[in-house]
Formats: sequence, C-alpha cells, structure tokens
Amino acid sequence: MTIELASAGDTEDPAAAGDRPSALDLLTQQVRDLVDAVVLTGVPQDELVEITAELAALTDRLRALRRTSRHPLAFDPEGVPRHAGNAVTGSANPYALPLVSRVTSDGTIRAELSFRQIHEGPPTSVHGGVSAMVLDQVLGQAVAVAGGAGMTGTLTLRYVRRVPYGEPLVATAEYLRTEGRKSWAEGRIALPDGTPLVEATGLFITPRLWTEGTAGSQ
Ligand SMILES: CCCCCCCCCCCC(=O)SCCNC(=O)CCNC(=O)[C@H](O)C(C)(C)COP(=O)(O)OP(=O)(O)OC[C@H]1O[C@@H](n2cnc3c(N)ncnc32)[C@H](O)[C@@H]1OP(=O)(O)O
Repeated sequence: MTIELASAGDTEDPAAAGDRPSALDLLTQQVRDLVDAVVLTGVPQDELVEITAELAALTDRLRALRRTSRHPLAFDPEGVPRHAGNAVTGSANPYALPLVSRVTSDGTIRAELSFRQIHEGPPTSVHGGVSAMVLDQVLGQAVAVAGGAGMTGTLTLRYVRRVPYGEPLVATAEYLRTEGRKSWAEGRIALPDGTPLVEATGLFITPRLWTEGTAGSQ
C-alpha cells in the first residue's frame, strides 16, 4: 500500500496539507478501526491476551514523546472551526466520529455521518448522549460561522425517532439570532430524506473572557 502523506511541518494545518492525511490522521483512523474491532471481536481468550500485550507495547511507544501543548484551534475558509483534538470533529482524536461539516449556500451547517456500533445505547440504537454531542457541535458551528462563537449555555433536545447506527444520516444546523453575547441556533439529525430523528435548539454564550481577548478552546 502506498500512502501519500502530508509533508512534515504541515500536520497541524490540514488546509496547508491539501487533502493528504497526516501520519497522525492515519494512526487516528487505525485506532478507530481498532475500537470498532474490539467491540465486535469474537476471538478466543488466549488471542485477546496476546493482542492486549501487543497493544500495551504500542501504547508505550506512543507515550515515548508526549505533546506539551493542546492541538490548536483554526478556522477553515468557510469559517467552520477546525480543531484536530475535538471530541466530535478531531482528525487526531480517535474518539471523534469524525464529523466533517460544510457550510451550504444559505449558511446551513451540513454534515453527512454514520454512527457505528460503538455508539450504541439502547439495543440497535444510538446513545442519546452521542446524538446530543453531535448536535452540540453542529449548532456551535452554525453560531461560530455567523460570528458569535461561544460555549454552550443550554442545549434542548427532542428525541423524535430512534437513531440507527450503520446507516447514512445527515446533521444540519442553522444560526437563528444574537442578543449581546448570546446566540441561538437550531438543528437536527435526520434520515437522508429529511425525516427528523433528533431535533435541537441551543444557546451559545461568548464568554466574557473571550471578549476580553483570551482565546476560546473548542
Ligand atoms: C472560538 C471558537 C469556538 C468554536 C466553537 C465550535 C463549536 C463547539 C461546539 C461545542 C461547544 C461546547 O460543547 S461548550 C462546552 C459546554 N459548555 C460549557 O462548558 C459552558 C460552561 N459555562 C461557562 O463557561 C459560563 O457559564 C458561560 C461562558 C456560559 C457564561 O459565562 P460568562 O461569560 O461569565 O457570562 P455571564 O456574564 O455569567 O452571563 C452572560 C449572560 O448569559 C446568561 N447565562 C450564563 N450562563 C447561562 C446558561 N448556562 N444558560 C443560559 N443563560 C446563561 C446570563 O444570565 C447572562 O444573561 P443576561 O443577564 O446578559 O441576560
């Protein structure tokens, strides 16, 4: 397999690296595949013990040199926050789906996504907290793109239908309005035909500290 990597030095800036993944992106995706495999594995106990030892050795290799700073926050040309460490979107975070959002011509945030079995809550359905996390992110992005980036103050959800995993879904969000440091957005996770599964409204507050010049951390 030939893998074309981003150049050394531009791994923190996917825009500068074009569409080429960094080695860290590839490692992160491999770990996601590993996590999926762990949830679904049926290999025998002795094999599990051996694999665990191999993974412990790999973990030690990664720990040999630790970052001394968090991944930086950047914005893509459409104004969508990009943060490699983000729990929902992060290209360097195995925990992230990762969710990839874009801004449509009318300013809507739109992300195609597919949950996996690791996101299971009730049998055969996605955990409600996982849906909430995705909605928190896309509503926050809608507000950020509109110029009112902030921390979530309130997030209100209506779980309309069960959310399946392993099927294509769409998350969308629209900015509604701003009053002072408060901005509101609404959004939903839906089937590709638009049938809503989870609906959300959220209030995002630009922290006083940010308006005084301290950078945000999402
Ligand atoms: C940069 C790129 C980003 C990029 C963003 C990318 C998308 C990221 C999406 C994920 C976002 C998250 O998950 S954020 C993580 C989850 N959220 C949090 O951890 C927030 C924790 N809470 C806080 O840090 C704070 O309470 C804040 C920042 C929300 C507010 O603090 P503050 O700045 O000191 O504001 P404060 O003066 O107290 O209040 C201002 C006004 O807001 C009201 N208010 C305050 N808190 C709340 C609240 N929880 N719910 C309702 N209203 C509230 C007050 O009554 C007041 O109204 P009035 O008197 O003016 O009428």
